[in-house]
Amino acid sequence: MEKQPRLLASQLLLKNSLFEVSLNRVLLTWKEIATKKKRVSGGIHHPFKVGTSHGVSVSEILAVRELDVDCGTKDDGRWQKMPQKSTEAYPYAFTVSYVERAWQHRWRCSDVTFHCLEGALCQQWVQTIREQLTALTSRPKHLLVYINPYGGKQQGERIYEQKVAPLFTLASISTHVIVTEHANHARDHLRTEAELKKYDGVVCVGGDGMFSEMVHGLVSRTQRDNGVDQNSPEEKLVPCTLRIGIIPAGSTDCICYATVGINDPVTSALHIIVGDAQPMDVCSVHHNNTFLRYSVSLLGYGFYGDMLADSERKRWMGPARYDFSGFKTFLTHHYYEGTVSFLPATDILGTPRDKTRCRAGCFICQHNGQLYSEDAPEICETDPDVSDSEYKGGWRVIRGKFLAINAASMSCACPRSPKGLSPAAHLADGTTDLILVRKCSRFNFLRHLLRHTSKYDQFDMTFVEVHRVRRFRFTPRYCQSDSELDLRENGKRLFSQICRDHPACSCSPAYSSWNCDGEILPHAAIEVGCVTTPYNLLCKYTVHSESIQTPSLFPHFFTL
Ligand SMILES: Nc1ncnc2c1ncn2[C@@H]1O[C@H](COP(=O)(O)OP(=O)(O)OP(=O)(O)O)[C@@H](O)[C@H]1O
Ligand SMILES: CCCCCCCCCCCCC/C=C/[C@@H](O)[C@H](CO)NC(C)=O
Ligand SMILES: [Ca+2]
Repeated sequence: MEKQPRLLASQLLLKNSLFEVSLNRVLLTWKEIATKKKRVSGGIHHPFKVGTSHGVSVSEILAVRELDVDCGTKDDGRWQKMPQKSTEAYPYAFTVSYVERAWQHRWRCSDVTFHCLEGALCQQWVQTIREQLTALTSRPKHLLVYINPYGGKQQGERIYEQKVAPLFTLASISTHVIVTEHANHARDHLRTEAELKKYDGVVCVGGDGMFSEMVHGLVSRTQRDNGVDQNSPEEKLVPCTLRIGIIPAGSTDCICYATVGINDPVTSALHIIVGDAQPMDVCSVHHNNTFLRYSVSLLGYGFYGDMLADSERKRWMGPARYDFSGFKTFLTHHYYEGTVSFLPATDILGTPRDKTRCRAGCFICQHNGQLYSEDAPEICETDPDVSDSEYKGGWRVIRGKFLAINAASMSCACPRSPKGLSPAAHLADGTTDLILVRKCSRFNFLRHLLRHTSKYDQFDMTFVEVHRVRRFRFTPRYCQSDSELDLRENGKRLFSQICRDHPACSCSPAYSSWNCDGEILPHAAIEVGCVTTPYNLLCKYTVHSESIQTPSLFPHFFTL
């Protein structure tokens, strides 16, 4: 790495030991040069000892503040007592708060306090570090925060007040906080009212549903402002300049978990403060040239659609509703007939069976994302109602009976499935992994589901196939005309009709519902296009590092 010129270097006291403290544009380091001689009984002096060296990347310093040595400083509501010896010999001090990497992708805020002989030197350190922080232009200064008080275990407000707000205050971030009063409050506020120019980012405190509200509010507003017709499946989305941060307080927290590596509010707050960014894929879902929704994590028909439909009626159970409804749905073992047609992503690096995982600065995302923006594939019209599996104009068409059709635009890792539905899926490669689980025995389906939680490959089963695709369509076998498509009504009607037509059938209804990032879609026949957009999350998936901090191996930013 290029050697950076030193901005400051001094001998300062830290916990009664003398340290060589040095600052350049990239790193703040401190190395013990000697422990203070300590008198022990018998008058023997300990020898001088050279200690270990510590370092923190300037980009991960959260704040610096001078200490009032006489009375300490008020830090996070706690008063810190100055050590007696330091107060006498080194009467001036400053504290640096920085990101410390803890276990399993968790980040924590740590403090280190240096004591100086002179007040001027102390001020010089504080001022120089502050100047370095001010130069970090990617950090947000003003944030618009939406809290869903009813997501997950209904702890959103408490999580924000107790764990997040103090960190934003420490990092001098000003916030405008809105506690939502009803579903779609945040989406509609963002789409129509919010004065977005005043903010560097928007933050949601909640689960995947809240994140989806933010995406819909921001993306829709950006398309409207730029004259993009959302109803046209072929239109490219115009990127939005604001980033979205998530403080996890939901039931699944899949988007947070799959991007940050953990669903921990403090970790997410720290990623937001340091200005981390991660582009992500956004799929647009249409029905008959009418825009339905965007999806960034899971589009699931069959098992995950049925599970969600059942769980919505059990919201009072909190996150446990998914386990209850998941088990119930597993027992019903419904399969659905239909035709899936998809445009395989043939020109890309990587496959859904790779052992590598998408991380911040992912090479495959950079490579494939660039391919996508330079050379968008042709959309070929085909008649999907053809044989069981064939290619037509670049599209592949598969007709069958499916227990589940899942499109994972990211791994969909979450605490219930730590490796996710498609562990090798990429966050920002312009593709989605289409997983087809054909009709099989209950036992085999259970084996498949359980593999989401173990090290075994959930795709290595004869009834499961996975394709990395740019676009796909699904048409249920018993497709009705649009005007008739009131799913619930028709579902009931068709259910009885199919049972009459096929007396020996296992009573599977004709339609499932699509689970679109945790929301139910009103149509079963859909068309999906995956685009990579720089809709940045204020977070990134980092690799666990050593306890002694070194500059990150990964760039903090990458744009498409
Ligand atoms: N004030 C509110 N009252 C009722 N519903 C709300 C309110 N604010 C937001 N919502 C809705 O609550 C739904 C669930 O929110 P959220 O995603 O935060 O939690 P969750 O469903 O428990 O978690 P997950 O999506 O991670 O499973 C969302 O669809 C959102 O639109
Ligand atoms: C035999 C018992 C099976 C239990 C199944 C438990 C549920 C596992 C959940 C994994 C879901 C991962 C995909 C995430 C989807 C999110 O978009 C969505 C909204 O938060 N969550 C769900 C549960 O649909
Ligand atoms: Ca993807």
